[in-house]
Amino acid sequence: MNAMLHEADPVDVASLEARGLTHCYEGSSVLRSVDLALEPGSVLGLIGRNGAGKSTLIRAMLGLLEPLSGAAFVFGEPALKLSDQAKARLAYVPQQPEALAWLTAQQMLDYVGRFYPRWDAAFVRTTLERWKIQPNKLLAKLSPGERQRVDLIRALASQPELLVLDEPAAALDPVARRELLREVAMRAGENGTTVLFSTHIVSDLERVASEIAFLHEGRLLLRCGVDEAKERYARLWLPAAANVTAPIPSLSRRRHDDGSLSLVVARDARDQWPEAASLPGARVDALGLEDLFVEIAE
Ligand SMILES: Nc1ncnc2c1ncn2[C@@H]1O[C@H](COP(=O)(O)OP(=O)(O)OP(=O)(O)O)[C@@H](O)[C@H]1O
Repeated sequence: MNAMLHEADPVDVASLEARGLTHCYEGSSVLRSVDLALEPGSVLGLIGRNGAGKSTLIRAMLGLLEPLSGAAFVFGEPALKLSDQAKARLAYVPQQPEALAWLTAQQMLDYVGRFYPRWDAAFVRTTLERWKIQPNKLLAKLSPGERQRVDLIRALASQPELLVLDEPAAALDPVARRELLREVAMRAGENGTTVLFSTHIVSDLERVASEIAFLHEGRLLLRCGVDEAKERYARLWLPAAANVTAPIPSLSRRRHDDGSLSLVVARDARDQWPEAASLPGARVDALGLEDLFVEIAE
C-alpha cells in the first residue's frame, strides 16, 4: 500500500502513464506507440541501448515534450497541462544538469525549496555533508558527479510521490551509485514513492527495481517483474539438423555459422516453452537479465 497515495486520486489511477506515445525527430521514429503505466509504489527500471528513446519517453511522459501522437498522464492529469499541485508531487532529475549554474549548491537548494510544501531542509543539510559537497561552491564549478548528486538531493528533498530519474548514476562513482540506490530503495520501501529510472546498468536495475521495461528502437519490447523476466524468458538452442516445421515465436533469433539456431523465447500462457524446445537435440538455457538484454538488443 502506498502510504503517500494522494487523497484526491481515485484508487486505481496510475502515477504515470503513457498511452500510444509516438514521436519522430527529423523524420526518424524515436517512439513507436509506447504504452506504459506505473502503479503507485512501483519501482520501474527503464533499460535500453544508447539512442533507444528512453529520455524522449521520459520527457514525453512528464509533458516536457509534445509527442506526435498519443498522450501521457501524471496522477491522472494530462501531462501537457499539469496543475501546480501535481507538479509539486513529482521530482525529475534529467540526464543533463538543469540551469541555475551561477548559484551555489546551497543557494539553488534554498531557492528551489520554496516551491515545495514538504521540503526537507534537514535532509539537504545532512546529505550535502554525507555526500561531501561544499554547499558554498558554485554549481558551475562542481564536477559532473557532484552536480548530479546536488540534483538528486534537490529531487529527494522535495519528498516526491513520484520520482523520475534519467540515468541517475551516469556520472556517479560506484560508491556514490550504491548510496543513491540505497536512498531510492528506502524511499520506495518506507514512503511508497513511485520511481521511474532509466539506466544502462543492469546490476543497478536488479538492486532496486521491482519491474523492468525494455525499450528497443523506440518500441517497448518487454515489461514485467524483475524476477519474472528471469523465469519467463530463456535461450532456446536448436541444432542445425533440427526439423523445425512451424514458426517459433521469439524476441530475437540468431543463425550461427554451423547452422544451429538460438532464439530468445518466452513461456506461453500455460507456462510452457514453445514446442520446438522438445525437438531432438534442443536445449533451453536460463538467461540472466544482462544476457537477456544483450540477446534482444543485438
Ligand atoms: N532534440 C533532438 N533532435 C533530434 N534528434 C534527437 C533529439 N533528441 C533525441 N534525438 C534522437 O532521438 C533518439 C533517441 O534519443 P534519446 O535521448 O531519447 O535516447 P536514450 O535512450 O535516452 O539514449 P542514451 O541512453 O544514449 O541517453 C536518438 O537517436 C537521438 O539522437
